Amino acid sequence: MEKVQGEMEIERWERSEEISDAEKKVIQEIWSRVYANCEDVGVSILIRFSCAAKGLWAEPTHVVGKNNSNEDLEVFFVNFPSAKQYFSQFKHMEDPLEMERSLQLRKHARRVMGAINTVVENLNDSEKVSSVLALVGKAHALKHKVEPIYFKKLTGVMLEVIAEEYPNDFTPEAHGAWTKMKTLIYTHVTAAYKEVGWAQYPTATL
Ligand code: HEM
Repeated sequence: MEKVQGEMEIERWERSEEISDAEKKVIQEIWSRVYANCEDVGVSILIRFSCAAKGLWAEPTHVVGKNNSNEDLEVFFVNFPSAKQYFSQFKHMEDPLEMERSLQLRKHARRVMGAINTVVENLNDSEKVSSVLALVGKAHALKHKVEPIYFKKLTGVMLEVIAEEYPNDFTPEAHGAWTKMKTLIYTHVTAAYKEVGWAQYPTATL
């Protein structure tokens, strides 16, 4: 049977970026700590999501569970204001504190973390990984109509936040493993976008 473009994309990824068993272990060990703080880290990631671009996040002070500052939220949406356009309940909010309380943001944080948790738990089951990320990709393309480039940004921010929150665990080896994890998520998600015929891909840049 002829392969669709998405499948070829994933095959290419599998050849070049295979995550070794040792790297899977490193990812799973760090993730178990991250996931124990699921909601706080998830909210931090989503808040930071759009922080870096304008340099407003030059000196991060955020500590999980301690300093959910409104500065975080302000920076998040100031840098990529269009990210908030996708969220019906807070797209018109300007007050960072109000946004921080947004149940929709917290709900999405939990969902993002839950989906990544399933991927991490199933790193040895490539079919499960593909199916979870294909569902995420298709829903965000068809239902939420999110530009796929935001996934690159969000997964990059995920790495930054994890590196800052768990500096002792985030060795160069861990960094390498998590970079592959980031690529894995993005490759599968964008393959799903292509599969459903997302027209804009990959012209947008952030
Ligand atoms: C690794 C990255 C991400 C994961 C794992 C993820 C996961 C999810 C999941 C599991 C849901 C709920 C099920 C569904 O409706 O599809 C969801 C909903 C949603 N996601 Fe994401 N997402 C990610 C990134 C993004 C990004 C980058 C955006 C926008 C910039 C976004 C916007 C949305 C919106 C608007 C909803 C619906 C929210 C609602 O109904 O309240 N997601 N996401």
